Amino acid sequence: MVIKITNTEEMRAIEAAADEAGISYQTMMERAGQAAAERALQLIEHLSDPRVTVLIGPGNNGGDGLVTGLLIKQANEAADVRFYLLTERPEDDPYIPVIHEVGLFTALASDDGDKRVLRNMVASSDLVIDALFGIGIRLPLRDEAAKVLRAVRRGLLDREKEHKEAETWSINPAQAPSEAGSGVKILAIDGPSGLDFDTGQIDTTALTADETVTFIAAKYGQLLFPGAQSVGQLTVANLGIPDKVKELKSIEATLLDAATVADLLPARNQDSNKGTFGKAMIVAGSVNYVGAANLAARSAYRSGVGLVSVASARPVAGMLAAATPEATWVLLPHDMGVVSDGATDMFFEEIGKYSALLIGPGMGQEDTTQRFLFQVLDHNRKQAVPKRRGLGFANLPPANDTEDDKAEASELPPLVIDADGLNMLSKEDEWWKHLPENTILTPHPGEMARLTGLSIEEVQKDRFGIVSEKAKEWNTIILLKGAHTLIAEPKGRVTALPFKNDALATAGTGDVLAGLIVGLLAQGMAPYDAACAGAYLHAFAGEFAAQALGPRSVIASDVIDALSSAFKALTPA
Ligand SMILES: NC(=O)C1=CN([C@@H]2O[C@H](COP(=O)(O)OP(=O)(O)OC[C@H]3O[C@@H](n4cnc5c(N)ncnc54)[C@H](O)[C@@H]3O)[C@@H](O)[C@H]2O)[C@@H](O)CC1
Ligand SMILES: Nc1ncnc2c1ncn2[C@@H]1O[C@H](COP(=O)(O)OP(=O)(O)O)[C@@H](O)[C@H]1O
Ligand SMILES: [K+]
Repeated sequence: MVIKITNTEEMRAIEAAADEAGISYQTMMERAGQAAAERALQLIEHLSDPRVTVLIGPGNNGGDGLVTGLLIKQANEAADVRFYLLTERPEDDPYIPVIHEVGLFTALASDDGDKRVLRNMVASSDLVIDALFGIGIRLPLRDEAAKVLRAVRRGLLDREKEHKEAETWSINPAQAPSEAGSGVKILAIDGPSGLDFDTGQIDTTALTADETVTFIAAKYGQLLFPGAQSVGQLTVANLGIPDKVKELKSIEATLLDAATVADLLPARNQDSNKGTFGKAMIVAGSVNYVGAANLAARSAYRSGVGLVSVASARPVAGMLAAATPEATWVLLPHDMGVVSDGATDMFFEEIGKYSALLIGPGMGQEDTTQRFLFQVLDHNRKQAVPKRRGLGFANLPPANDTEDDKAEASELPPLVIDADGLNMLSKEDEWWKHLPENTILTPHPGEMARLTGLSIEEVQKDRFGIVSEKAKEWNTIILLKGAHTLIAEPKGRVTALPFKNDALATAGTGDVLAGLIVGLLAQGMAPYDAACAGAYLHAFAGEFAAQALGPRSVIASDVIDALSSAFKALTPA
């Protein structure tokens, strides 16, 4: 099952189509409640008599919450489930009578003027379920809703204070504190109430969820900051909507999952040798940035590629050879320790042996290196004229369509450009016209800002829109880094990663990513697939590293070391 990403308008259309296809709104609501209850039950399974408060809004999100609460009670008789209603539910609500019948406690906001009841309910809860608003919200929140959310926050603070006071009776100064926070978990249904599901903007009163359960598809707003910060761990329940529903099928944005990545990875044959798994060349490093080549090369090797060569200025090889004993070296002519434009001939003598190429990490941005980069791209372009005609290369000599010309394909293997490679590109007008087809660019938001001429804020505010638009305009694959990394290609596909993990926000993790992608490319993966799988495995490794070491202490080398755990988890023996 592929997870799609939609805006709220698309989601409304999908719901209507599903209803028409025979899955009624009420069925969807009941399945939504079931999915949320499953997560909720896991969050309280360690408690013998868990107390659960469900915040109920006036619309379908509130309806989901009622079903969730009822199902929790049904599955766990010991649970004390109580409901707090923002407003009276509609007359025909089918669940309120059941709640009364079962005898569960309900309170209504309009009866609770100072919100004391709510505050006490929350302060005595182990789990708070936020089912006030989902995709039906239009910000800003109205007064009563904001009041309710503020009272919930106060209740959470009361609980935290109580928790801390209980601890201060005795302190062992040589021991770490037992548990941070109050111990209350927050589960959001479809998202924290107050989130704009299209833009990721979020009301200041919104709660910060530990987990969110969303339905049918992920929504853009759950993956965009600042809102994404309050979404917590996201689960998508598809509610049994068949993939063939046209309104769902036609959505091109997807959220990548582990099973999809596992399917993409190239199979490995036991009767293989190092030639079977391709050869990656990494043009990287300069005297000032030595480590980048090392990180990229070691990471590429962890992807399962047969051979990795580093092409770099001679002094860099001297410094690194011992640290990367598995790599072979191509010693390029250099100018004071940076690859120079005199290196092009030697580069082309070598490149024919390789099945993928990465250019950029740590190369610096000297003029001579920039000339080298464009000579490589343009030399390639000249060789590939017949294939590229009609794609906007107006200044190239006209091609004649002889068989010989057609046979002359691009001289470069599949290509990734990263880091300083991107910075050097951005200094040239219409740089994208120099790229071979299907080149993968891997900018972080700062590099994307340089490439587009936009500010970083503008890039971050509309990550999906900009990455998709530029992939089309530049006719290339773009991987826009950061929390919820995005990958887009010219034909319109865009893929988001499910990971947000500050463990990766440390120098050199980008080099690790670029190395991983070129390693997968060298093994014959299609460029878009290699970019998606590489980004997933990289972030997944970041999760393993963070679990082992704590996010604060993770460094780029740890991510390389954790890659094997990520690969193993996806492709168990
Ligand atoms: N249609 C369906 O059957 C399905 C819908 N689902 C749930 O339904 C939700 C959407 O339901 P609705 O369309 O009823 O919308 P919501 O329940 O998200 O919100 C609509 C209600 O919020 C009020 N509201 C909107 N903006 C407000 C503001 N700024 N301040 C205070 N109140 C405000 C509206 O007056 C309305 O009463 C989804 O998020 C999801 O949780 C799921 O059950 C899946 C299937
Ligand atoms: N908060 C975050 N959540 C998820 N991934 C992140 C986060 N911060 C950084 N990353 C990832 O870490 C890598 C950092 O790359 P980059 O900024 O190029 O670093 P460097 O140039 O130092 O190697 C990218 O893959 C990026 O997506
Ligand atoms: K909600």
